[in-house]
Amino acid sequence: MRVRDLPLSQPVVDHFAERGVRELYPPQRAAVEAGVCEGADVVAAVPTASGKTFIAQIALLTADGPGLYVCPLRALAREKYETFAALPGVDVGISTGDFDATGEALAGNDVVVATSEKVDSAIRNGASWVDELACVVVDEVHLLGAKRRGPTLEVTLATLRRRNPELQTVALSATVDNPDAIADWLDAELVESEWRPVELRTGVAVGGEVAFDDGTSLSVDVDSIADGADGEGDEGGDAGEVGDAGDANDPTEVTAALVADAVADGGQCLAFVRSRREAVDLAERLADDGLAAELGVEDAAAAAAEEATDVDGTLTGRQLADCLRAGVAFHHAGLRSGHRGVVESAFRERDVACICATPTLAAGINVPARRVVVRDQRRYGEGGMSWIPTLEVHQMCGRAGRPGLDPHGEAVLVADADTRDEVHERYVEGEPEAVESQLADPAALRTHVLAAVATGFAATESEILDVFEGTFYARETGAGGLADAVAVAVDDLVAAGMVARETGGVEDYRLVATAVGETTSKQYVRPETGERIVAGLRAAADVSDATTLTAFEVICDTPDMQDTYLGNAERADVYQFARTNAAHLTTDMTEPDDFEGWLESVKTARILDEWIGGATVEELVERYRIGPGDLDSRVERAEWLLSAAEALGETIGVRVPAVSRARSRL
Ligand SMILES: Nc1ncnc2c1ncn2[C@@H]1O[C@H](COP(=O)(O)OP(=O)(O)OP(=O)(O)O)[C@@H](O)[C@H]1O
Repeated sequence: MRVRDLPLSQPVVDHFAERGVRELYPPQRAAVEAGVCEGADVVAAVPTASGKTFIAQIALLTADGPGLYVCPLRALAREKYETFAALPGVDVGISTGDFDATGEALAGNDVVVATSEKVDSAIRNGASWVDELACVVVDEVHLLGAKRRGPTLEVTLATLRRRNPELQTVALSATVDNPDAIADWLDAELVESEWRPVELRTGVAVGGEVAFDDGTSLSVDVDSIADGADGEGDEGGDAGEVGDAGDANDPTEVTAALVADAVADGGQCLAFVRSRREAVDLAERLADDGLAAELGVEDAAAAAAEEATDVDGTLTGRQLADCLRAGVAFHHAGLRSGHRGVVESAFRERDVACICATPTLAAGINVPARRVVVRDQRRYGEGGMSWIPTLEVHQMCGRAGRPGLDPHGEAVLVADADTRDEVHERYVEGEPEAVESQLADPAALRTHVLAAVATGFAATESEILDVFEGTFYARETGAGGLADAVAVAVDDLVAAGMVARETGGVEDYRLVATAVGETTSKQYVRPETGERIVAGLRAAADVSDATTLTAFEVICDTPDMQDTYLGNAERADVYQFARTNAAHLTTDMTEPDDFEGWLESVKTARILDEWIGGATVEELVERYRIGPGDLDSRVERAEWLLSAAEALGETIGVRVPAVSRARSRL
C-alpha cells in the first residue's frame, strides 16, 4: 500500500515522500485496513520505532474536523508538535505548561498537541474547543498503568468520549500483554504487530561473551579496554571503581567494551543505567576511550561541547561539555531541556558515539542507535533493589537499529554468571507486563471525584460512578468495584472542606463543591494541596513577619511540589535553618507527622527564596546538590502553585502579600 493511495492531499503525499515515506509499513497498512482514515476507532500496539506517528498523522489528517494529540510526556510534546507543524497546510497548537488556563487560544487549530493533564485542566475550566474535536489520538496509552499520570489519562479520555460520542479515538501503545483489553475498553479495532523496520537481536553478555537470541554470538575484549582505563583515575567515580577496572566481569567495563566495539565499526550506542549518577559516571568513564576520534567526529563533538557550555556554567554543564568533547554524553531527567536538546540532536547528527542514559530516554524519544547496552536491569525502589519491568527494558532495546542504515539492531543486556538465566528469562524470552489501571488509588480518586463534582458532571455518588463508567478501570472491573472507594473519597473531600452535602429531604442529598473545592479543581492542584495551602494562608496571615520564605514553605509542603533529596550531611544544616527561621514558617517544628518530608520542603523553600534573592543556577546547584533541570522544574511548579495560592486566598478572603511578592519575583 502506498502513501499516495491514501486520501491525503498532494502536498502531504509529497511531504512524506521527501522524508522517505512512500510505502506503508505493515502495521500502518493494518491500521488503514482497520479504518483509521475513515473515522474508525483503532488501537495500535506495535514495537518501539515502528512508525506509530504516521498512524497518528493520517488519522488526524483525514478526520472530519479538529484533532487532539494527547502526549503523556511533556518532554515528547515539543518533538511531536514539530512533526505535525511540518505538515503542509496544517495549523498546530501546543499546550503543555500553564496549568489553569482553558487554552481558548487553542480553538481554531487543526491539531492541538497537549498533555493529558492539560486536557483535563481545560475540561475543568470549561474550554469549549474540546467539544468540537473530531479525532483524539492518545500516544503511549500503556502509560495508563503509571501511578500518577495513568488515572488522569483514563479519566480524561473517558470524559472526552462521554461528552462527544462521535469522537474518533486512536490509541497507540507499546507492545504490552493485554492490548485486547485496551481495545475492548475503547470499542476499537486492534492492530497488533511484532513487525519492526529493522530486525532486532537481543543478547545477554557475561564477561565479553554475548549470546544472541538468533543463535549468533559476539566476543568483545574486556581486559584490554580495562587496561587502557587503568591508572587514568576516575574523578567522578566512586572510590574503588578504578580497582574494579581490571575485572573482566565488571558491568561497566563490559559495557565499555561493547560500546568501543560498535564504535570501531562506525556505529553509535545507547547505554542504559539505573540512576542519574550512574549515567554521569559511566559517561565520564567512556570519555577515556577516545570514541570521538574513533568515530572521526572530533570537530563536531567539540562544537556540541561548546553548545552545552553556552547553556550554562553549572557543574553538570561542564561535565557534559567535557564528555561531549570526548564523543560521549549523558541524558537524564535532571538535565535542563537545553542540555537534553544538545545531546539528542548531536546524537542524531552522529556527532556523539554514545549516550549514557536513565530509562527516561527510552520512552518515545527518537534516537535510534546501532547497539543498545542495558548495563543495569535492577534499580532501587520502595522495597529495595528490584527488577525493571520488561516493558521498560523492551522499550530501551527497541531503540536499536536505524532503518535503512543498519542490517539489524543489537540489544545487549549485561549480566554475570549468576544472573544470566534470570535476565534471559525476563527480558529475552519474557513478555511485557499487562497494563493495569491505577484509578483505585485513593489520592487519584479524590482528585477526580472532586473534579466530577466541581464541574457539575456529578452530584451524587451514583452519578460519580457514571462519570467513571467509561474508564479502563470500570471496563476491567465494573464501575461498581469503585463504589466503596468513591464513598471514602467523598467522605475525605467533605472532611477537607472541598465538597459539601446539601440536604434536600430525608437521606436525600446533593454533592456540591465548596468555593475552595471549586478553586482547587480549577487551579488544577490536588485536594490535599488545596487544603494545605488554605491552612497555610490562614497561618501565614497570623505570622507577624510573613516573608517570601513563608509563602514558599506553604507551597513546597504540598504533594504537588516535587520532593528535593535531603542528604545526611545537609540535614543538620536545614534543621538549623528551620530553627533560625521558625518565626517565618507556618509550621511549628514539633507539628509535622512526616518531619523528614517537611524538612525537605523547607530545603526547597530555601532554594526558591535564594533564587528570587538573586542566587545563580550555578550557585544553587553547587550549594544544594540538585540538578539544574530540577531547579528549573521547581521554579515552574512554584509559579503554578503560587498562582493557585493567590486564587485560593481570594476565595477565602485572606490576603497574604508575601505570596504575591514571591510570585512576581519568581
Ligand atoms: N512507511 C514508512 N516508510 C519509511 N519510513 C518510515 C515509515 N513510517 C515511519 N517511518 C520512519 O520511521 C521512524 C520511526 O517512526 P516513529 O517515530 O513514528 O516511530 P514510533 O513508533 O512513533 O516510535 P516511538 O516508539 O518512539 O513512539 C521515523 O523516522 C519515521 O520517519
